[in-house]
Amino acid sequence: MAVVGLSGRLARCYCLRAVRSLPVCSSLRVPALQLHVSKTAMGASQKDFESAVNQVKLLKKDPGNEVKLKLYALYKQATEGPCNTPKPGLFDLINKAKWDAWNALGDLPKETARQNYVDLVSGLRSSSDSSSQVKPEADKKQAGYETLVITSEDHITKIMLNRPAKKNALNTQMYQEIMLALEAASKDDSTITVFTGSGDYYSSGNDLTNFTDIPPGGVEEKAKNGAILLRDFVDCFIDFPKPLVAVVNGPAVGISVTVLGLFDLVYASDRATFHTPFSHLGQTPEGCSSYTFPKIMGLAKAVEMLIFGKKLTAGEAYAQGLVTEVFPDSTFEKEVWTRLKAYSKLPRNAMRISKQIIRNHEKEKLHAINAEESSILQERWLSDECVNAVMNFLSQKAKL
Ligand SMILES: CCCCC/C=C/C(=O)SCCNC(=O)CCNC(=O)[C@H](O)C(C)(C)COP(=O)(O)OP(=O)(O)OC[C@H]1O[C@@H](n2cnc3c(N)ncnc32)[C@H](O)[C@@H]1OP(=O)(O)O
Repeated sequence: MAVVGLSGRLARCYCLRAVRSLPVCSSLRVPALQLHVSKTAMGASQKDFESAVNQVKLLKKDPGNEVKLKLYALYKQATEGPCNTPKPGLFDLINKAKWDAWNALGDLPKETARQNYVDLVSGLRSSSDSSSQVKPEADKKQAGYETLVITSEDHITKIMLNRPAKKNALNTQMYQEIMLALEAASKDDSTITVFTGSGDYYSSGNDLTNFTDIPPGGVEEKAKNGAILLRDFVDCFIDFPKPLVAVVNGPAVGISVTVLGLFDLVYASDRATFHTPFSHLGQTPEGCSSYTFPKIMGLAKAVEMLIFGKKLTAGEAYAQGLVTEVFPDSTFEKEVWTRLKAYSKLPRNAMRISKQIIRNHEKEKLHAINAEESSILQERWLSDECVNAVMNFLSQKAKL
């Protein structure tokens, strides 16, 4: 994510922004914070905490003022320790409510505050997921997603990228909704999960406007959060337990191509293309493609895609092993869905266990590769090469 300072300040994290939007009302009570001392002396890991901070943005419903104050106070205690700022003035109601919530934590250790933050978020997530869970056999579009259309029928959960006006570019919300959708699909009663795109594109990859808003923590914090989001996003594909199918209905760019190495089937229309223009963008491979692409297509072909940005036709991608089968566009949807409906009737446990046998011995390696690719990109996003490439795109000077 090239970090370009094109716009003003944003709250440091969701809980800050949410608390800032608290209504100015003197009746706002600062809750007596009943905190359990974490069972494990160590408390949640930093990664769990950072993941929880990201997950707060996934909450589908407003948790209410009291919870938002609790989140704010625990976040500050976990990151800065006991309240260390002067008490706001009497009429500065919002900042006074925040100060009181933080101050109420006293000398609570950072590790305990971190653990309590993680516990609170996980409780909020499960209540928000259960309230928005749509029964899989409902055979209907699932509610609660803005950038995706999720349907479940014939034992197939279909996740359709739904930003056709932007060529299904993945904005931050879409990354987060895809993680939610994969988590739900892993638990529903479908046997296979399918990704496809709406409109004429499968996906044009990372939304280059994602990173034009710089938080108060500056460009470094932005890059760090982006690396955490990328790592969590790709981890979801590495760990997905059911057969995962890509129905590539049109051109695919960037991360929508690289994660295909983690799919079990890739069916492509003959109008699809596969483009990973990382060097053009001053960036580097992600989605474990630095490992999976050389393994799938050989080093030379992988280098031509990942370093030199060669765009493949569907036929070339098939010849190189990235695509399982190519279909004429005129009959693509009909042929592919007929086949998938037949596959979805196969015994679900046998398919799930077979996938485990095939994939499990490389899982740890893939997680390590994902972590490495994400940390390298964290630096690349701060580079002039990356910033200039994104500025060129945003100023409509250059397209791929
Ligand atoms: C968690 C962080 C992970 C980071 C790792 C991921 C890396 C990547 O994915 S790198 C690849 C990033 N993607 C791109 O660089 C593609 C940029 N887009 C283009 O070059 C072109 O849009 C195109 C070749 C994909 C399509 O060109 P064309 O058919 O001429 O259509 P338009 O350019 O007019 O697009 C319509 C509309 O959509 C907007 N848009 C398209 N792609 C993106 C994108 N990736 N990010 C942001 N916006 C995109 C485009 O700007 C147009 O918008 P309007 O002008 O408002 O209509």
